[in-house]
Amino acid sequence: MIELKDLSYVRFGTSNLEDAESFATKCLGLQVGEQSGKALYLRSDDRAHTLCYFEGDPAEQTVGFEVEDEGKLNTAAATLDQLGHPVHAGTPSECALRKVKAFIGFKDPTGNHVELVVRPERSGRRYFASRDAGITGFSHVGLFTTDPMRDERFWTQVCNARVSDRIGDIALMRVNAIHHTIALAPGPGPGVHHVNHQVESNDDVLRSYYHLSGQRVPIVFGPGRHPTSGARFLYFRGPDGMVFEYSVGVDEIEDEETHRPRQFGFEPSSLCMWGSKRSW
Ligand SMILES: CC(C)c1ccc(C(=O)O)c(O)c1O
Ligand SMILES: [Fe+2]
Repeated sequence: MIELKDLSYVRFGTSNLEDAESFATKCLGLQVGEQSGKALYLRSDDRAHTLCYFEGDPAEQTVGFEVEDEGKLNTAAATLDQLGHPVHAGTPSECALRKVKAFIGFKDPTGNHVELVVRPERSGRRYFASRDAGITGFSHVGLFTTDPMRDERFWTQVCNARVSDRIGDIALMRVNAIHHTIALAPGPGPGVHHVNHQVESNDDVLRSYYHLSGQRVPIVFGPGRHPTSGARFLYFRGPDGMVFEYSVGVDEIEDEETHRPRQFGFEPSSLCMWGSKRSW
């Protein structure tokens, strides 16, 4: 079983690096960690980066997860290869671009680009937000799935994810005590469904609602509260149509041994217990 330790980064191609930087700093509140000619590394916590925008096709979307060490990485590569998932071993220059010691890349059953990484760099410089969004860290991603049951099996049987709750066929899966690190959402093809950053308080969620509205950033869901994780949230659309989420107050799963996933109906009240309706 491939043991995912933590979510490490997302990498997005973008048609306009300047617009991406403006959104990431003036709207989202990330810190520019490094900017090379064609890539922008953005920070949200003590890691060297958690979001990389690079000049390229916006359809190029990759999610990186940290694994323990190179031995576990090699075992994961063999497992994936045996299961028929072609594996790419990152070259030294590709590792440098990701600020990791080593990585492998593969596609999940839907075709999502996934990377398993070893020793992602931390920074000795404190994360210093470009705007006071209250970000405390990069917390989870939503991935599209074309076959929820098949992909749940992949993430929970090949990897170590566990389902915490479901909303219809949306699976909210954890790799540690936090309610979820991966959300699987049905869709027509591969891609990142949304990118979540945790913020410090309810006030941060509502302050951002007004700040982003003033910046004419499209708000697509919320302010609201998820009955599943209990988190208060706000979703908004960034460059190339990518949806971002702030949330605060995500529950932890207290008893790993006895927890059983709850099934919520696929209806608005299962996504927001306050009455907000999704517009994406
Ligand atoms: C709308 C999506 C898939 C969703 C649903 C529930 C939660 C939660 O319980 O926190 C999310 O974070 C989501 O992104
Ligand atoms: Fe989310």
